[in-house]
Amino acid sequence: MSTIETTRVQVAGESPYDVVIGRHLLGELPGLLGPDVRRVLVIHPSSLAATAETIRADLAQTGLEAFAAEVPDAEESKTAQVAGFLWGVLGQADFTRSDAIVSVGGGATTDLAGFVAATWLRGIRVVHVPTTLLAMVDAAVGGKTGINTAEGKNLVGAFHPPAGVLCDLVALETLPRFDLVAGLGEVVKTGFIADERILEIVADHAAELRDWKGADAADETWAALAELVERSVAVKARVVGADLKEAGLREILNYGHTLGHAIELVERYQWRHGAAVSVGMVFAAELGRLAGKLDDSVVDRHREILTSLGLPTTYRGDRWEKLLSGMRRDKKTRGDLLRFVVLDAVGQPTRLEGPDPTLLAAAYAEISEDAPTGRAPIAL
Ligand SMILES: NC(=O)c1ccc[n+]([C@@H]2O[C@H](COP(=O)([O-])OP(=O)(O)OC[C@H]3O[C@@H](n4cnc5c(N)ncnc54)[C@H](O)[C@@H]3O)[C@@H](O)[C@H]2O)c1
Ligand SMILES: O=C(O)C(=O)C[C@@H](O)[C@H](O)[C@H](O)COP(=O)(O)O
Ligand SMILES: [Zn+2]
Repeated sequence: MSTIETTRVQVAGESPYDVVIGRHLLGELPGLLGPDVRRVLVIHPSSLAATAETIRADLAQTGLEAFAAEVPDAEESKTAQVAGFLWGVLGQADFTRSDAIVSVGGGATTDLAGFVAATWLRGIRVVHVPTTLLAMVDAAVGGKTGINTAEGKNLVGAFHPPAGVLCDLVALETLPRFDLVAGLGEVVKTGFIADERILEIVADHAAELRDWKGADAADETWAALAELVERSVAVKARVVGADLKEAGLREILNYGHTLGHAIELVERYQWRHGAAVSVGMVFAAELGRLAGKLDDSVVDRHREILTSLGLPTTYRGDRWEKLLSGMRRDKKTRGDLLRFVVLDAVGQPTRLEGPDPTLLAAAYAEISEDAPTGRAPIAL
């Protein structure tokens, strides 16, 4: 594998922090935890048990009291019950405000661990070690943490920026194709809202990325992936550095999520987040087009690029009422006013507030599997 240089992206804010991107970065972890930490809890799902144990043992070697806690896989872990279990672990081990949490896993793990760090003693340090593409380019950066409730996605949470993020690309060697592709959904989102070059790189490498071979991927594919991570992190860092608490600008990162989160809820979290966001982006693009903002060609570009990756762009046509009720609980909603991030053009996100119900229904018809356009569903 050709050399991939280590790069650092700084995220501005009250306590600025670095997102380090490269290979074999775990040696940087003690430095990010800081000198005051005595105890550390490594939170991980079972799929990352071996990596988490290596990290825990390395930290113990440096003199820290290092614990590990295994949590359920994927969205199963983002519950009040699992958060309660982790609060119990921290309490039993006497974690104080100078101790820390390390998350090792995908976005579900970083969201959960970040939330537990935000709430334990009203906030302790957390360092994220994201191991999926999605968590590297999005979830681990920016301090949005949270868990789900029966009513919807991420309905309980806090803004709690990490002390650092280590994007060790080595982790992607074992990532299943399915999850690599789901992560590309957020990469493409970042391209449409803020960096057209991302879309070009994805289009140039779509076949190899879709057919992800992990450790056996070609050098050029790894290089493309590294650049996609760097570019996506740079966009996210710029946005959250300017608007941590989503007073305005940060909403652009929610492109495709209003419908996407509703799909995840309706599907009881059996869809990967990135796949649901993929359909949500096509819906938002159609909404923008029907509202007279976005050219047909950009809507077509959504379908082309997402389809080329094997991501879904359609959804079953008989779930509108349920989806609508999920969308009413979206965090961008104000009172009864539904609000969507839409595009005027690539790189020019804007808002569509309180669209007419017929416009929403028309956009849904365009992404429905029984849509008159007859586009076939693409299962991920
Ligand atoms: N906080 C934010 O800003 C933000 C941003 C985007 C997404 N999210 C959240 O992130 C979550 C989705 O994250 P995700 O797509 O990473 O899913 P995930 O965390 O569920 O991980 C996907 C799967 O990959 C496995 N896995 C993780 N790393 C692996 C590796 N290196 N090798 C093999 N298997 C591995 C996990 O065990 C899991 O089965 C959602 O809950 C979403 O809401 C949060
Ligand atoms: O960082 C953000 O802000 C985002 O919106 C990024 C999204 O990709 C992410 O899925 C986020 O968790 C969604 O946030 P929510 O506030 O809609 O729950
Ligand atoms: Zn997302």
